[in-house]
Amino acid sequence: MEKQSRLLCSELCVQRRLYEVTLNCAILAWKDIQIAKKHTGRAIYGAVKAGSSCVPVCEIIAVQEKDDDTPCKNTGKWQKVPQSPADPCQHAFTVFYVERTRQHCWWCSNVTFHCSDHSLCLLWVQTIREQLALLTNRPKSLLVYINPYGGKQRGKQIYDHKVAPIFSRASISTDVIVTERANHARDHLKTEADLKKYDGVVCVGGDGMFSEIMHGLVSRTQQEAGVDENSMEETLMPCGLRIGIIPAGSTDCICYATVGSNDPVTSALHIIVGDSQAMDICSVHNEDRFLRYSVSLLGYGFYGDVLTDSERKRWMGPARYDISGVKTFLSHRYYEGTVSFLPAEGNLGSPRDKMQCRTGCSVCRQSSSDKLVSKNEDSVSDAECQDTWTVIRGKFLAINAASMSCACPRSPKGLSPSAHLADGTTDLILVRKCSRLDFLRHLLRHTNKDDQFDHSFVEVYRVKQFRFSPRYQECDSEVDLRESGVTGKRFLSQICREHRACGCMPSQSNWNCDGEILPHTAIQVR
Ligand SMILES: Nc1ncnc2c1ncn2[C@@H]1O[C@H](COP(=O)(O)OP(=O)(O)OP(=O)(O)O)[C@@H](O)[C@H]1O
Ligand SMILES: CCCCCCCCCCCCC/C=C/[C@@H](O)[C@H](CO)NC(=O)CCCCC
Ligand SMILES: [Ca+2]
Repeated sequence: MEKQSRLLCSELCVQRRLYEVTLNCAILAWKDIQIAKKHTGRAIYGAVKAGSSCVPVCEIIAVQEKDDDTPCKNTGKWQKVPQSPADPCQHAFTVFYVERTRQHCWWCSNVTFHCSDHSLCLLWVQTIREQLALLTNRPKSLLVYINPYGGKQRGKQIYDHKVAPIFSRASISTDVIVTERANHARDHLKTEADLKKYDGVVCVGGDGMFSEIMHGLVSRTQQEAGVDENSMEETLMPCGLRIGIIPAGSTDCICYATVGSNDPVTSALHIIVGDSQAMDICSVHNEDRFLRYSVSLLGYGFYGDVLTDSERKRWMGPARYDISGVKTFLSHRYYEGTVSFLPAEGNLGSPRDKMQCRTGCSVCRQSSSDKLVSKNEDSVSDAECQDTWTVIRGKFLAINAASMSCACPRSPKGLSPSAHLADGTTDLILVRKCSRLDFLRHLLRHTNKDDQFDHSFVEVYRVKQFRFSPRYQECDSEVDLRESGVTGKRFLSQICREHRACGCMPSQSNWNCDGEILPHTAIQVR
């Protein structure tokens, strides 16, 4: 506090006790004068001294001059501010700020300072506002998309009751679009939205809704930069706009794994203070065609089957995943195929190193600076040419690629607890065919502290690219089994007919790509 020069220092009242209130460009602090006097001469140890509080300026949400009739902080009742000229409570301003509550959860708290002099009150309000205006990473204008049907169908209610009031308190202007159909937000962002007007886009919904918005923004950015999304060789342009997530879905793993909770108020406060976190995006192709991007889970086998089954039970809301999870577990299907991957090289940690990625994580920082160096040296493609692919054939219960931990309320540490948010890699988890009991043990370890990779039938690799082809594509048939021109039932019956002789049963799952089913099983991912 002493190191920064003071902007203001006054004696003000908080709940009728006199406080010394000081402001510098980093911190607003208030200390109870009587308690401070009592402790004079005695050293007080600990982070917060008795009767003292402080808040970093970057965590102040807003400051407001208090009107006459406003609800009192402690009682919640409406009260008149006393009018007597001698009353030190005559003029007041309220500071709204971030308060940390339970783990990773934030709350908007407030404190009201009373002063007898109106001009002093105005000076405080004005000075704090000036300091807030210097925080340039805060958004002023946001484009909000609400999925009214995500999760328990409470997206609109959550936004209206918990988020809109704090955005308005923070003087953020918003254009709100309640979606009317699937892909409404994606298409609007891709072709129509005037993005220059906004500092960010807000997604009210679950992972599927985030995925829509991310696809809209990424595709729009590539279109404008002339990058062909179908090409696996071209480098994608990063988006200029940030996406804020207000969780209102069934899994909300993208929010949980980045913010640390699935609490709408916490998310709203992070958006207001301008926090940001870069995120890896996988692009998924089939031959020369771009299919989708993925930021959380790309899962074949177990998670693909859970999703396929649960889509028919959407009306159940989030419970559909539990019902389909148990059903899929009991069916115990395995799938044959070949997984090939390029291992991540360099100092990128390992999926089993027990590291947890956090904002400012050293592995992600190192990875992005490595990328800058290789880009400047124009050596990326040369380096990649020298890479050798690892090829694994087998029978799998699940093939999961987790580009982030995929932590969510169902699995608080996630599918790959040490996966990094922005290291340019994904953790490829192969669960080979095993007994039901072993698979159950593996699944249950996602919900407790035990290591889910510590099984003989589970392998995990940190990779920068991978490919998968289901078994039917590997036999020496002359028939072209690529999916061009042959679709759906016809395609499957064609495989069955033509592959009877080689005995390869075309038993296939679907890819679960951030909660959406992919239309192809043979995929290439980078
Ligand atoms: N107005 C709408 N009507 C129907 N579907 C919509 C609408 N708006 C968005 N969608 C689609 O709803 C799907 C599910 O939405 P969302 O991700 O918000 O919830 P969820 O699936 O319950 O949660 P999670 O993805 O976290 O499991 C998304 O794929 C999205 O494309
Ligand atoms: C029989 C006992 C089972 C116990 C299993 C507990 C394991 C839970 C792990 C949860 C991993 C979630 C990964 C995130 C995937 C999201 O991109 C996706 C879209 O929201 N959600 C699902 O596919 C929904 C996936 C839901 C799976 C149940
Ligand atoms: Ca990653």
